Amino acid sequence: MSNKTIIKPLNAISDKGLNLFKEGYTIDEQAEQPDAVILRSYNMHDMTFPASLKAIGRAGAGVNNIPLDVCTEKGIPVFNTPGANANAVKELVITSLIAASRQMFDGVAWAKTLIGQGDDIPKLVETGKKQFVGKEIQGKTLGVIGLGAIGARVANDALELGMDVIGYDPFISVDMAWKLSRSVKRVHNIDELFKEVDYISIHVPLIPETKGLLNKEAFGKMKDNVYILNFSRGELVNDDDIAMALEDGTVGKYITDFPNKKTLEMTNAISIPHLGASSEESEENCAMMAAEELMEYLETGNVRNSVNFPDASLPYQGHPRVTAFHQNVPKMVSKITAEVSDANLNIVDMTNRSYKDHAYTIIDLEGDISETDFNALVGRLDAIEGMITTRVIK
Ligand SMILES: NC(=O)c1ccc[n+]([C@@H]2O[C@H](COP(=O)([O-])OP(=O)(O)OC[C@H]3O[C@@H](n4cnc5c(N)ncnc54)[C@H](O)[C@@H]3O)[C@@H](O)[C@H]2O)c1
Ligand SMILES: O=C(O)CC[C@@H](O)C(=O)O
Repeated sequence: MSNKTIIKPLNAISDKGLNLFKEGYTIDEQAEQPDAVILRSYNMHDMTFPASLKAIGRAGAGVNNIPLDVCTEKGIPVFNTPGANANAVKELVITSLIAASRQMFDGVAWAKTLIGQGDDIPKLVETGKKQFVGKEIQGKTLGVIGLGAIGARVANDALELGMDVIGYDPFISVDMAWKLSRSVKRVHNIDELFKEVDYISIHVPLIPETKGLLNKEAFGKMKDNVYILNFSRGELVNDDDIAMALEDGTVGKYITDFPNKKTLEMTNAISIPHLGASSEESEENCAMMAAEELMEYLETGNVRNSVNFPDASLPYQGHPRVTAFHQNVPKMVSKITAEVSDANLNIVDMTNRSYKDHAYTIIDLEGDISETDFNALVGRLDAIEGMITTRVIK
């Protein structure tokens, strides 16, 4: 039997990423017992996790397609690729903002209806174009909800295009706060944004707290004829409420990257088939970043850009290594080191990092350790109350 590490792609993943898995790896779309999976929007919620699964690499930002609680319970880290597709999404948001504002989507669709009108077409265009008079975005106000990798870029570029920008993000990271232009007016109450803006672009993750964030109550606080852009997730917007708001003119246009049976039938909704991250550059960036994160974890146990494990790394210098994912409760580190010491093993280096209710410990050990001694140590560590998974890397 092959000892290769099996990577199973669950979606089409750019070759630039898959080709990074070289010696020691096999890419197998049909694998039943993969060591790791790499995916884009594949829905893992209904999937039975194979016992072999050690890590999940999401080539993208949103992780609502992955059951994070199950992964954490099983000690499986989920990696994503922060910022790797942000430019692609930002470009499509800015494109759509201008195109929708200038009635381009409707105008282009109407022009197609002139097929068959022969030489009359130029004249029909000149008389018909008055239906599609739009508005320039310069001098208008854009509200950006969520100032992360995408939202901050959208906000900064909208300023460059002559817009006023109001941003709302109660959890903005220090890094993003530095990157955000000082000309973006930040508000601490989302209602202040709702009442001031002509356009809203939403860039938050889909989590229970944000589901249906844009609903009837929110639309009631907005200016009439506001344009809403949703390149984040369909469920952030209540479909029935926005259908009514589009009917009564509170919302002028709804531009969504997440069409469904309701949005496709809404008047004044523009449905884009989830193209936000679909650029060659973004697909390559995401696939490469996810592949690198997976390889680093599988080969060294180091954790970078996980959404359910703490970031943790020790330079890998070839020492036998043990990693442990466990509950973040008092005395865990002392219990782990006591077991190592009782097994007559010597620690060369170690780190312990926590994230919410869980923690991750990496221990480098001295000398050559026999299979039997390693198995004995792992047995001891697994027996500690609160231990979830242990791995040996040598
Ligand atoms: N259309 C696409 O193809 C596409 C591509 C990439 C990402 N996305 C979606 O866009 C989302 C954002 O991506 P990103 O790369 O900017 O992520 P990010 O993590 O860099 O930014 C998300 C921001 O939302 C903020 N936030 C969280 N809860 C909030 C709340 N209740 N109110 C206001 N702000 C809140 C966070 O503080 C963070 O700054 C992803 O979660 C994903 O769902 C879609
Ligand atoms: O992989 C994709 O095509 C879309 C990814 C995007 O929705 C994301 O959340 O990063």
